[in-house]
Amino acid sequence: MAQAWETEFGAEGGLFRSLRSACAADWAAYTWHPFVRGLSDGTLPLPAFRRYLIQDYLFLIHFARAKALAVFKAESVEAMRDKAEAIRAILAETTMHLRYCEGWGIAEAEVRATPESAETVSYTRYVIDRGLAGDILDLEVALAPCTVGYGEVALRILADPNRRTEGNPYQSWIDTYADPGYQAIAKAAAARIDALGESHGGQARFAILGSTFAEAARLEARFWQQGLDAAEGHMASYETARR
Ligand SMILES: Cc1ncc(C[n+]2csc(CCO)c2C)c(N)n1
Repeated sequence: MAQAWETEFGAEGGLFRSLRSACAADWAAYTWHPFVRGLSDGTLPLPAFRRYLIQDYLFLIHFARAKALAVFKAESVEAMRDKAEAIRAILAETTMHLRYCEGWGIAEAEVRATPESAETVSYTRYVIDRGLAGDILDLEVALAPCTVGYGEVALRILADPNRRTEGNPYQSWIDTYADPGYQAIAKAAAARIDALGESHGGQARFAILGSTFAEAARLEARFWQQGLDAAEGHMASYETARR
């Protein structure tokens, strides 16, 4: 039987599912990364999560810029409005993110003073570059691993037999993405890819779109990995525990 997350996003035969299955190994390495498993069972070292949270603030800012580019690349005034609304929501999220960081003992000044890591720069600028060089489909395909991937990550955690709910320090993070409101956003992003695939020659462009999608998935995996790398002192025991 198919797992819940396999049938939840995009339509069968649609472009989103084709892109995902064309890079199945990279996709699984991203959506079931050791960082994600650590969130699920609550064993992720705190320094790993803190590092991730700080860089995620910087990520969100550039994600908003990528959505601004999507306003520019949109092909209808309705689509422009939708993207503009997404920018507003993401900018509101940056403020909430700073409060969330404070809850984890990271002062706003520290978040703001932290430079972007190589992982953050490479992922965000890659997405923006795909959008600058191409059309709205190239950009949406580069953005999809972010938006849809986090929806899938949450569903994988919910289905995880090793999941810890009682006293899991990361429950609030999990709740954010398991929330029906967020799941609807992730589904809509996959549906947009399917629709653009139909209207913009997705099959004929599959070689390039597939490489964009796979690259973004790999960059997402490296984004998690930077968290684990920051917790190296804790990692020897963490890795042993994972085996
Ligand atoms: C590295 C990284 N990748 C994806 C997300 C998820 N995300 C980023 S912006 C946004 C709003 C949806 O359009 C969502 C869900 C994240 N936070 N950090």
